[in-house]
Amino acid sequence: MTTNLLADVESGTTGQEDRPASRFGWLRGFRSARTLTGVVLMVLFVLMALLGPVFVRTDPSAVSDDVLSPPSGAHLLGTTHTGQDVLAQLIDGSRISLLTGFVAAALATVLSLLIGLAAGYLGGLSDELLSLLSNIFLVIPSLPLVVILTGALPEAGSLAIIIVISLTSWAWGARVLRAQTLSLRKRDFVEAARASGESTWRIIFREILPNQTAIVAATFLSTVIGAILTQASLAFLGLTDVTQWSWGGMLYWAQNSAALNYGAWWWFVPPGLCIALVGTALSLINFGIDEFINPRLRSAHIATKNARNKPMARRLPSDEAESDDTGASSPTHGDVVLEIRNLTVEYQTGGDPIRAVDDVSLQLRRGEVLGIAGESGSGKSTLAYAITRLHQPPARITGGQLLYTHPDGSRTDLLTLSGKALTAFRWEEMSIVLQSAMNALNPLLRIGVQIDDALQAHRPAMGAGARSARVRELLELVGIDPQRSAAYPHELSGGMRQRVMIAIALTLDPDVIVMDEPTTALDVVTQRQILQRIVSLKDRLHFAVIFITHDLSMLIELSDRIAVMYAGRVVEEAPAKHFYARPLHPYSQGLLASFPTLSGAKRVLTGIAGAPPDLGALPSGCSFRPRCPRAFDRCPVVEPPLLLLAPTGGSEDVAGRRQVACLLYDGADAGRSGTGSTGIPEKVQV
Ligand SMILES: Nc1ncnc2c1ncn2[C@@H]1O[C@H](COP(=O)(O)OP(=O)(O)OP(=O)(O)O)[C@@H](O)[C@H]1O
Repeated sequence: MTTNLLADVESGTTGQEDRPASRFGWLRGFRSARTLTGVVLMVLFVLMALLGPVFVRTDPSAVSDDVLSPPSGAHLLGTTHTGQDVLAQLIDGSRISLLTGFVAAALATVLSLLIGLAAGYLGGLSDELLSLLSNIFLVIPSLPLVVILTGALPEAGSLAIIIVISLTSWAWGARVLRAQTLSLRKRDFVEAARASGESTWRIIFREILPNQTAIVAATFLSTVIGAILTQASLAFLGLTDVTQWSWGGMLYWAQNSAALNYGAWWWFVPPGLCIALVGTALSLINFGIDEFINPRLRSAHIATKNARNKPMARRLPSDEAESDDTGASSPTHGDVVLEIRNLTVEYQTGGDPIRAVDDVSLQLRRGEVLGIAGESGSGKSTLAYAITRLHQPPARITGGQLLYTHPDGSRTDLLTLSGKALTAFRWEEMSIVLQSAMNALNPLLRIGVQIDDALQAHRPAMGAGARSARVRELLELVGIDPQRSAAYPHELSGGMRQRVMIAIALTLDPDVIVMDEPTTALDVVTQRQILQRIVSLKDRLHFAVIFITHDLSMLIELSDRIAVMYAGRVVEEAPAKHFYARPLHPYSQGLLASFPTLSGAKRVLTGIAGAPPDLGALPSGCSFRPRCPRAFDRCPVVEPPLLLLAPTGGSEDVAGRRQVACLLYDGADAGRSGTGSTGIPEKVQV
């Protein structure tokens, strides 16, 4: 059964989403009759080893004239050929057998953990070297190796045997833990912990390891079985000190004294049965763990049932109540806080690099929401990750600048930051809300603890009391009863989980929050609540938001300005209301006609013909041209630049400017003042 679990782990099918709901949730597997049987058996064996000598005071090595006598009142399990008491030997032998099994398994598990976690999380050369080491140990046949090693140490005591067994049995566990770590390290909650500045070892031991407790327990128990069997085999072969009683040692003496020939079954059956029963007990316990953490084996969703029985969260306070604030606006409100200048991001995947973000320039002002829309694959997430510098290879920023303006007016190019400076910048000045809250929250940590983690990482001097007060304040800010800080993510609704993510993003009062599809997984009603919450928090706390979604109608409700991306490029940028009133780019028009509005008059939904282009083989000229209903002869030839149209009403306010990358607007009027009141060249009728 452990093999089931371990094989599933290696193939990545244990279903992270179905993991036990809390760090020790897998202990609930112990409710099954099978597992309980295993636990009771194991407890009996441990009691036998610990307390047996108190009740059976006979010396296991004392000889007597009562040889080879079957079980009787005087000798409950009979005697050996020298009149020694079999029960006394069995009890005494249980100590060495169990001690060897558990200590060797503990040492092997520690080795597996260190090597598996380090290889899986650190990756690169460390992974290659550590994986090579475990593969070498895996292919060495362990029993012959143990036989050789113990043969080379004829005087070796139990400690040497334990060390030899642990050294030969860590590799399989390390391999399993490495595979699981590899999958966990890409999970959003680990990314989020990394982004919030937690150290590598803290991430390994606090975020990754607790998610593997069930696997560690399963690895440990199966190693105990293996170690007990190995010790018994070595003793049976006479490779250990046979004057020290163990179950294997009893079998050695029974075999050498021809107990089978004399029909003295009471001599060899009890130790054999004990080994088999301990193996069975540990296997039953392992099965319980396996059954609980493997969704395919789990019959009853105990955790789900419990979660359903939990009291509901209190209703959210109304957003009107929230917006009742000082209303004071920051003195720098409206100034550019982040300027993305000619940013280019490429994926280096072997052949020609794929340019997922191509020469993008955008400005974000303090206190505004800049919406970024586009179909799947248009480069929105790549842009979000690049802005927050959370992009991972094969993504690489190959050009541009990310200019952040501090409140004192000084500017920093974020692309020049690295190491601690980057970690300090992220979350302090700019945070991110990721797509799926269930993935971005560690399922095994209470939500209060997860908010506290960011505080601990960035405010090491802050006392526990102050941190706890801040956690409560943040939960209240996002409309969650602070009493729920002890809840686990699975005990909250999808909307509440996403609000927890927003609370985490707000922990350090950043100036900018990047939100990458934060409402995609939610139903429309919850989406609306989250959007209202974001707007009210923004008005209250004056942060700026880059909000990324493919849902243009949502952006129009939420954003001050909208940028539309197609094939990695910005093809239109405009104030939201102007954009809604009159989208210029044919792609924007199609996109707008693809979604129903969240409110307002119904529109006919037409969509966009065709599919987004392959970024590795873009068409010549305008990349939207093959899908464009208004393409004309210049479109395949000329790549349209992003044209700056004159601001609305001739105003010089850049917040009111419009830009579009379409040859339809490539007239002499573009970029000049004197256009119509919409800011669109008058000759253009859209
Ligand atoms: N890991 C990767 N390796 C290679 N190319 C990638 C990788 N991730 C993304 N890309 C390329 O970058 C393009 C943009 O991807 P990105 O995820 O940024 O788009 P998106 O607009 O956010 O889409 P979605 O809404 O589906 O998340 C993809 O079409 C793909 O060609």
